[in-house]
Amino acid sequence: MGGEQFEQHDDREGPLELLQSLRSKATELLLREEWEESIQVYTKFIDLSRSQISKLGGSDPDPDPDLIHKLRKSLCLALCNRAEARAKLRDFVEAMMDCDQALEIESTHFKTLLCKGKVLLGLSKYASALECFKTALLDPQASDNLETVTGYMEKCKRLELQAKTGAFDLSDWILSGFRGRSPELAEFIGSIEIKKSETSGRGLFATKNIVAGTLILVTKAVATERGILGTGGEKAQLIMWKNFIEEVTESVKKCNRTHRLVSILSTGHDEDNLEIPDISIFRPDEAFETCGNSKQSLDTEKLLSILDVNSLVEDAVSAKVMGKNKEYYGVGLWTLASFINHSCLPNARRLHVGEYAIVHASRDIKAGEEITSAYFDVLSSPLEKRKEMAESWGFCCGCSRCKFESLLYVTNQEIRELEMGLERGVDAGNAVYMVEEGMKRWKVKGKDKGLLRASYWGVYDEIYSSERLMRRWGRKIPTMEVVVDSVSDVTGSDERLMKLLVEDVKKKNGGCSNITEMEKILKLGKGFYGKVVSKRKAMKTLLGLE
Ligand SMILES: C[S@@+](CC[C@H](N)C(=O)[O-])C[C@H]1O[C@@H](n2cnc3c(N)ncnc32)[C@H](O)[C@@H]1O
Repeated sequence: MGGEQFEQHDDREGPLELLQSLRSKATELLLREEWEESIQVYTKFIDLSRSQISKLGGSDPDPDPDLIHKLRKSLCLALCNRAEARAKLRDFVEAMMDCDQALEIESTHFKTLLCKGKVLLGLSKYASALECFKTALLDPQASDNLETVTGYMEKCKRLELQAKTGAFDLSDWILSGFRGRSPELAEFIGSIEIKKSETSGRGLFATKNIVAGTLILVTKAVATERGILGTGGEKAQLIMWKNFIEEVTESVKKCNRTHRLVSILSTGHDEDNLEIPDISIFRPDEAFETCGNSKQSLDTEKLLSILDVNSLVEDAVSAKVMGKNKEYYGVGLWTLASFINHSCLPNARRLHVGEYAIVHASRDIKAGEEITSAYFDVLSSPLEKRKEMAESWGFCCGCSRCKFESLLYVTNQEIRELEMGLERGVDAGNAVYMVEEGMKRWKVKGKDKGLLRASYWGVYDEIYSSERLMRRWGRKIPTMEVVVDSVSDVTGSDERLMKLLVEDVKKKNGGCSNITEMEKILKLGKGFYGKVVSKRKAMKTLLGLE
């Protein structure tokens, strides 16, 4: 962080002394990790250095080339240090500009190249970051920092490959018991596009057939706010929400690209007339041009509506947060994932790892089909309950399951009686029996059976989990395997479905099940966790089978 001392020139003592003291102060603040303050002092230093250099180069009749050289050198270092501080505050755009200006002064400045590489990594521009580290390696100083530079280069290569192929694996992290920091991931966009959705506004669509478990996208959060709620409850949640809004506001201000991506998100109004962006604007490398630094903020009212409609709460059943305990609560905003509409028959699921949302197919998806996820619990939730939850999200769900069940309710008195019975606390066995017998009379067939079974999953679960109830009702109702199959067929995999199968296997064979049962569980596991858990041992650990 140090630099050469300026020699005292009698006639320029004032500004040079001031430069000296500004530099010492800025360095001290940087070492103390007081980023904001050090940026302020470096800015003063940089402005003063520039004016001194131009004065010496312009109006001075007898310029001292040595002094100009020293001033330029220390300006380069100050720009580099300010970039470091800005990068720490995740102000990557401004940090990048500082690095470029420093490199204009000294194109092979080792420390700046290293900093620029890290900034490019922060902007998910892995190939450009790699080039930067390669150039840094040519500098003589690199020999003292070989391990660091080659470490970064390896990271760039790994992330670039991930970004291209989506091939990455959480298995080792899972097997280590989620030890250490969450794995570094690359942003990835699979075979998808943004199109007009028949459900509402825009949606994400598959451009190829996608097999269950396949990665659809990996996207970094604009901001997240997380913590353990403890006894603070609602108040703690409110504080987190307030911090989250501030973080999003900051991120939007810091980067034009973020500003652009956040501002095209839905506010929940007039969705059918919203712009349909090309998915390429979400690719970090292609969006390079839009990455400016002009400070823009979003109208607060619009931003609040956007956050209301698009923020994802991490304790939701639909988002499995890896490596965190149950008390944990989080909220975040992921721009591309915000284009996924809700369905009560979802075909995709989300995992959250660190700052990243990982979306994968939870069922097979055909080319042209819309990719949907569940915003709220769609298992165990009959139509009325789902309506309430959709309402709290500000919409009336238009998915095919809701349409099917609405029609059934209108034409069918029996189903309403069943619901009233459930509210009165009718015995689970009776309720399941009524649903199963009812479906025969209501001519509910094939896949549609899974829809109603999913809606009343709570009572099915109660019976299949109870030996007593199974002894009484077991022969009158379909087997647990049949029901789990039909439910997972429509709602995709779910922890509660897997738990029943796992418990059953453990009960029957003391842990060693037959091959078909084990394969069925692992298939559900793949739908739930995705192929990012590629090692069987890791999947078994997650399923509680190891
Ligand atoms: C996260 S956004 C999804 C993308 C949005 N359609 C767009 O054009 O940006 C959530 C909003 O989409 C709409 N939406 C999502 N799923 C829906 C569904 N199943 N039925 C009706 N509207 C839905 C609602 O307006 C909801 O507030």
